[in-house]
Amino acid sequence: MVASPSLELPAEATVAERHEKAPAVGERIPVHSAVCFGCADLPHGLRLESWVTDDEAGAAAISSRMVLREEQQGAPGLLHGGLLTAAFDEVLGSVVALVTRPCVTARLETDFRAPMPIGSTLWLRGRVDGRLGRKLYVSGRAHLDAPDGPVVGTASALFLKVEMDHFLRNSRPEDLEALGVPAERIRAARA
Ligand SMILES: CCCCCCCCCCCCCC(=O)SCCNC(=O)CCNC(=O)[C@H](O)C(C)(C)COP(=O)(O)OP(=O)(O)OC[C@H]1O[C@@H](n2cnc3c(N)ncnc32)[C@H](O)[C@@H]1OP(=O)(O)O
Repeated sequence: MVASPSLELPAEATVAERHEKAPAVGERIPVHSAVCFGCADLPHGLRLESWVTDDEAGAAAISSRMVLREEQQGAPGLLHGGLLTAAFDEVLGSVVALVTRPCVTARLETDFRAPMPIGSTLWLRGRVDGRLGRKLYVSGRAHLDAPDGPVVGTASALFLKVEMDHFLRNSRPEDLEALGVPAERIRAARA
């Protein structure tokens, strides 16, 4: 098995502030795509809602909310663990996007600290702990039923800044064209 490099914040990493054009503290973070499993208002989606929050050190930070629904069970009456990881992917991806775009998840670790009953609400937080070149080191926490409720999960992740070509080469051409990307541009990226 290939060992993954560490998620530990390197000493040379710098504070990652919000981009000047990013939403301000208190503002809602817009849905980033109408088909996103994490943030769009889809029947089968997580339907996370997120807001920009303040951070003592001036780093990019957000708060998010997710109501746990019947169809999200793993063990009876409890949230499927993979959905907490998916929720962290969305929250941490959204906080990274306040700093720079586009980025993709390279590595994401979740610690499951307590069961999450269906019908409760998760309050999640995400913060960009530092940046070093293309690498953005982020962390998150999930609280049960209140923004300062018991911690039920924590996460650490590494996101990498990529070029638009990443999507031009890898997304389905029909989805890119539906977004208005010209077919020649897609062909050129794949040549
Ligand atoms: C026009 C089109 C519209 C598009 C709309 C946009 C919407 C956007 C919506 C976006 C929502 C999207 C959100 C989602 O849903 S993202 C969905 C899930 N993520 C992915 O699909 C990403 C898949 N992976 C890749 O594409 C590549 O592996 C990436 C791009 C991540 C790296 O491949 P690349 O060739 O670029 O990089 P590199 O291999 O030279 O490595 C560079 C450095 O990084 C370090 N490293 C790498 N991997 C790991 C790891 N696992 N752990 C720790 N470290 C790792 C590596 O050691 C090296 O370090 P160093 O040696 O430099 O120190």
